[in-house]
Amino acid sequence: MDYVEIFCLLFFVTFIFNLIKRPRINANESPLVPYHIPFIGHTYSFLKDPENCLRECKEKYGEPFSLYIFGTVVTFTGSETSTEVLKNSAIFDFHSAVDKIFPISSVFRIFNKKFHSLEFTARVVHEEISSKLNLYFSRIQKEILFGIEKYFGKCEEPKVFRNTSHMLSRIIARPVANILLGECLITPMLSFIHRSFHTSFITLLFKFGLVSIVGHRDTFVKRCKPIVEERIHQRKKLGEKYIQKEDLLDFYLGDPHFKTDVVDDQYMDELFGHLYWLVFVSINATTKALGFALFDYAGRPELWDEIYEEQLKIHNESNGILSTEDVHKMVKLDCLIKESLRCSTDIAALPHILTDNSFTFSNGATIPKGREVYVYMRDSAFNNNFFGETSNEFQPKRHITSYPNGKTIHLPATKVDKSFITFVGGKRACPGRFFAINEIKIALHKLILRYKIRTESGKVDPARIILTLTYPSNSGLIFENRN
Ligand code: HEM
Repeated sequence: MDYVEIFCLLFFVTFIFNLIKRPRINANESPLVPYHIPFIGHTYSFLKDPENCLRECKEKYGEPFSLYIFGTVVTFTGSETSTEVLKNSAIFDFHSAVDKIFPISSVFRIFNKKFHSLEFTARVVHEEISSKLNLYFSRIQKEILFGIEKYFGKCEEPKVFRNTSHMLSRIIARPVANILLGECLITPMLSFIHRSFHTSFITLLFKFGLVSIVGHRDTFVKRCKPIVEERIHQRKKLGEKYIQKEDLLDFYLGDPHFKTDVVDDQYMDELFGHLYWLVFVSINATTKALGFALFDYAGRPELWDEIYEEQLKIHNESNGILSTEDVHKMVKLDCLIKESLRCSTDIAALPHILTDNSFTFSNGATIPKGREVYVYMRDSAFNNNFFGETSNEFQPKRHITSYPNGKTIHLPATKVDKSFITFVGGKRACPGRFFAINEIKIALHKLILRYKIRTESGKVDPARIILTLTYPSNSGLIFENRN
């Protein structure tokens, strides 16, 4: 065969393959944005600059719109249609979509062979952590102060800290470890919270593999098994007179799904799987939010005085020991955190797969069964309909509305609505958001009281963007003692 024949054959095969692979879009379906290169579709332009790619598509084709990425049609919802996906969790499956990118649930099923229920976990977080914050408050503060001392310490001279995410994740992890396992087991708990936990579970798995998680399981079993055995023994001995300890481990030991007389390896695996999943969902996102808020504060001198004065006032009124009411009074700090969450929103996230035969959006666009749907989150976060002409500006005060009669209404960071979907909303709203926001507020309150904090660059350092996800900058923050 000469070159011409080979070329013709290749051309023919490519043509047939393209015909077979060409995505078919039904009438009424959300528009598939036209593309020029077969197979590749929008993959290159999306990966090169996802923010502009999605913005231009939304402007030109409205919402929802679909792109052909990695050989699959993916639909993106914008500010108007995202809530329709988030509200319909019965037919838009989040977990199987996440599992398709990386099989996180399968990893946990290795440990949780007997009982694996995300609804149960969400209920535990809601009822045993977020609703009992009062119970844990002094321990949360103590651990945060310990972490600040350990990682930032005395800064008599200005000290530069780079790559702060690792330090922040350790500070955030201490209260979590305390609540999950109680004060005496913090050290073993922290030893299985890897130093890279703040990146993401996916990175963690890629970097260290399942072997590393099995190693953490072994540490957990070695250190916690004697305590679990002793507590179960005490429960049996004292019966109704047993006083439940104030940590999640004791809650699990008393829960009907976990009640046992035999503490074997399988039982410890079950406990490990559940607690490790909680560690994962709580530390990663909270560290990221604290990191962003710190950079947003440190890069904006115009915010410093007002926010510091609020912290000092609350500190003096509470004699340094904060209650939930004191944290509730930190309105300016709350606005800073909420604005920071808004402005650091991922470009697109929260993948879902449609499990019903088809879905029709309120504007008439339909999508078929099996379609992957991503929420174009920035379309809500920077939308003029929600935030006016200044939607691109960082303005913490936008979360307070003042009325002519002098009344003010503050929409706190824990309040979810159509314009603020960081914690999703409705039935799916993150059950840990009250804990997360309180933890971030306490950490920032203590840091701002103790140090003058500024960015090394003297500017607001831009976020790092990996695909469509945002992460706080790795650049330097300068800490200096106030007195
Ligand atoms: C700033 C910090 C946090 C952010 C931005 C965040 C965000 C989210 C989001 C977006 C979801 C919904 C996922 C879905 O679509 O179903 C979610 C679910 C959840 N979050 Fe959070 N979260 C944070 C902190 C926490 C903390 C501290 C805890 C635990 C103490 C927690 C526990 C959970 C749980 C149990 C779920 C349900 C998990 C599931 O069903 O897959 N979150 N969170």
